[in-house]
Amino acid sequence: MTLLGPNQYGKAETRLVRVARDGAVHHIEDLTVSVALSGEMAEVHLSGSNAAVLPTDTMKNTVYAFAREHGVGAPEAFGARLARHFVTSQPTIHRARVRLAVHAWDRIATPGDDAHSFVRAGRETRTAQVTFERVAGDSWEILSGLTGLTVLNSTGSEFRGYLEDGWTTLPETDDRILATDVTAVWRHEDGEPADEVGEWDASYLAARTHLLEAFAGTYSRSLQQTLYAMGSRVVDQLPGVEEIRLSLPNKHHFLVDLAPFGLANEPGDGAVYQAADRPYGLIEATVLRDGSDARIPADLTGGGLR
Ligand SMILES: O=c1[nH]c(=O)c2[nH]c(=O)[nH]c2[nH]1
Repeated sequence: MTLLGPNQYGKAETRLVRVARDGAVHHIEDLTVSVALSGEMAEVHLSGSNAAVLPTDTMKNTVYAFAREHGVGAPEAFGARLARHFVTSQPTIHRARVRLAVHAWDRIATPGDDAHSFVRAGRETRTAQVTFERVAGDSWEILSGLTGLTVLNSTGSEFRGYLEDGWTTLPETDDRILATDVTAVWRHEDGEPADEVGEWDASYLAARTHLLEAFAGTYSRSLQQTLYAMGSRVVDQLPGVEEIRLSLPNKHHFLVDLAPFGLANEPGDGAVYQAADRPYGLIEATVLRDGSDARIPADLTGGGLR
């Protein structure tokens, strides 16, 4: 005897590029959009009837058609438009989750008035996830985030006073490099999402700036302490943000032992480090507004929103 458990289906990673032309000046929007729907899906699994199923191919078409008809704009607003559409247009669909990743392009400066050349901007990616559910009333969950934001402090970081057992060899340090690739996801307060692209963009840029300023401005006794400073800065400064989850790999930089060559190599001017890519410490936590629930799933920052 078996039962169907929780399920969802959809079109994953639709790649969408939209080019707006303002005369010779072009603007590019480049996103990856994943749609996951759920609702009255027992029959398709149990008897094979597709009567309640909106094809995933249709979801892909809808993403492209909405981009053509209404534009894209902020990922939160585009995701909300799509999520609302799937749930309100099909009685068998009760819940839609739309994940979006925005791939940034910078302009290549060219002589003359033409502006249609771009260079992909690093690995930093803005992300969003919008979930709209219509069961007993409407419920929205809007998550914003970023991944691949690589930052480094060349001093102002120490790590000492930790537990030691028979396996501990790490020397204490009061001056080290602190570097990480920030993955962050923050949740907005409940309620109908704003359609206002400018509001989402301003809120995103403010969160990003607070993360960077807190990273740079915190004298760090551990990456855990830095994480908390970054997260609490965002929650303190953005009134509509209820929680933020951060995943911070500790990109270790080890002072190279150059004593065999008669060279001192201490923290200070001219110090030489080995940038190790793995293994890495992985520091993860949620920072919450007092009175809020921790709802951002842990696996979302572990590579989920991409
Ligand atoms: O900031 C750090 N936190 C740790 O928990 C840790 N553990 C370790 O070996 N180095 C570091 N650094």
